[in-house]
Amino acid sequence: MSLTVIGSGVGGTATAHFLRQHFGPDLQIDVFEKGSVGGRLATVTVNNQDYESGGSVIHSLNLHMQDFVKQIGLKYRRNVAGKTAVFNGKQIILEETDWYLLDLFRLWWRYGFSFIRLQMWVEETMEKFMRIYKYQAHGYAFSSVEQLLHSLGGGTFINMTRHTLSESLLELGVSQRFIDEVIAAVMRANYGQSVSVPAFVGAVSLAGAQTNLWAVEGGNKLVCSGLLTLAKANLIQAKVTTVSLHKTADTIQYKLDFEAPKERGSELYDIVIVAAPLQNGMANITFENFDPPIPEMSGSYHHTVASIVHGYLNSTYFGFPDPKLFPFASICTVVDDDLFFNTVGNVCPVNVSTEFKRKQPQDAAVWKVFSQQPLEKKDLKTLFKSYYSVQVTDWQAYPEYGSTDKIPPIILHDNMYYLNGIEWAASAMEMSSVAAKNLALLAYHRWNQQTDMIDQKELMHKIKTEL
Ligand SMILES: Cc1cc2nc3c(=O)[nH]c(=O)nc-3n(C[C@H](O)[C@H](O)[C@H](O)COP(=O)(O)OP(=O)(O)OC[C@H]3O[C@@H](n4cnc5c(N)ncnc54)[C@H](O)[C@@H]3O)c2cc1C
Ligand SMILES: CC(C)=CCC/C(C)=C/CC/C(C)=C/CSC[C@H](N)C(=O)O
Repeated sequence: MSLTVIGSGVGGTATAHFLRQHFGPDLQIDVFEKGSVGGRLATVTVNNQDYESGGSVIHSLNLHMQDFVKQIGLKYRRNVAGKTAVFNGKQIILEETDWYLLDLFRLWWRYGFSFIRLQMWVEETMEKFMRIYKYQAHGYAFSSVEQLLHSLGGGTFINMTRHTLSESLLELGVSQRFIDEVIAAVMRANYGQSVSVPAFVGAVSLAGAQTNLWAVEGGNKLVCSGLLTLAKANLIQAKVTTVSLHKTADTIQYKLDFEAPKERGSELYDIVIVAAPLQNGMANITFENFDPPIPEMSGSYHHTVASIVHGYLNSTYFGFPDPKLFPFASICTVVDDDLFFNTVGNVCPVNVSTEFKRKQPQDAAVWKVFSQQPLEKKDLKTLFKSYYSVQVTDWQAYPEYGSTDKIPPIILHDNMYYLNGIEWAASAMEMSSVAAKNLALLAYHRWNQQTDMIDQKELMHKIKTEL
């Protein structure tokens, strides 16, 4: 039999790796990539050092990512601590200090118990989310994102995809002021969006703002090339243009047409995994001969522009005329029509970890600015006194949450599957990895007609009573 994966981001390469584990060593796994291996995991080079321009941080409880790093033989790079402040376009409204207890006291003074309530909610969500690792280790798969979420957190998790973050937090007793000043800043930092995103992605974003984060030494994209090697996959550098159903009297196969810069080709496969977003013609794949047709994916992706700037930050803009007194490594912002950026943060090169020393604020350093539009010259002049270089990556970054209320299907056809629907619950490296394991299990069980391993209810109980 023959298997193929379209897309070599972390989702596609993790799928190839898990397909190899489940289907065994003998068959060929082709992986198509139209751009660079890694997809939304990428680096840019400044002064001979590489910096993450896409997916950058990984949570300490993201167990698939941890496992990949170990199996490939890569090293962890811990997030280097630095103080953060929230800026409202006119002044700093909240700032971290060197004293944790003082920070806690200030939070309590300004927002009451909102901070503690929020922490408990995020911890509870993470704890339930982590059930997936047990289910997947026991081989269980889910045929839809909704079934997967329901198995982890029941109706609560499903509701968290249907209600906004602000509604859910207000219900918990978190204050409006805390939502406007802190949660809004985190959402702008991590998904470039507002507190109107669904509560589930809100919780993931808040987990991504905790302190226990790490990255991969050398760059997160090394996970993708490493997974391709582990999977002994055959990488084909070409753009898949068409997938058409190819039926004979006793077989169903899928014909992929593809284009490389200098050649075109086509190939037949028994199982196809689409591991690239299908919205807005992003993957630009035409599906032919399917009856009923493969549904159009509704919704759109959010533009996030990452500008890596090497220069001198204009600390005066943030109310610090003397740069030596500017104490922050990153500045988040709250919603303001005049604000042209979401965050600006001093970044660490991908190959430097513990010994990384942040530059003095008056020295030239490398900064990452996230904005929704490319920065204009006047924006750069506002944020920086002067700069040596600017490197811009305009990402179709993650779903525009709220642009549709439908979570895309996983099963597109008998043996054709879609990975990126999970991003509509939340987009993150670990979410694509969880989806990858689920797809490999689902494809395997459906191929072997093991229906008792798919969409089982009461899984916690089942696992506890399994021999
Ligand atoms: C700026 C930014 C910051 C982020 N920060 C974080 C973070 O800190 N932590 C975190 O966990 N997540 C973060 N994310 C999200 C994370 O990067 C993504 O969720 C994840 O990388 C998605 O991986 P994927 O494999 O599902 O998709 P992709 O990485 O998009 O991979 C899809 C691949 O398919 C290829 N492709 C598309 N169409 C075709 C075709 N027709 N033929 C062949 N190949 C095709 C593409 O070229 C691409 O390489 C961030 C994303 C962005 C953009
Ligand atoms: C999937 C689970 C349970 C946790 C993942 C938590 C996590 C690491 C979320 C990050 C989400 C995200 C899209 C962040 C984007 S921007 C990140 C950062 N601000 C940057 O500078 O790149």
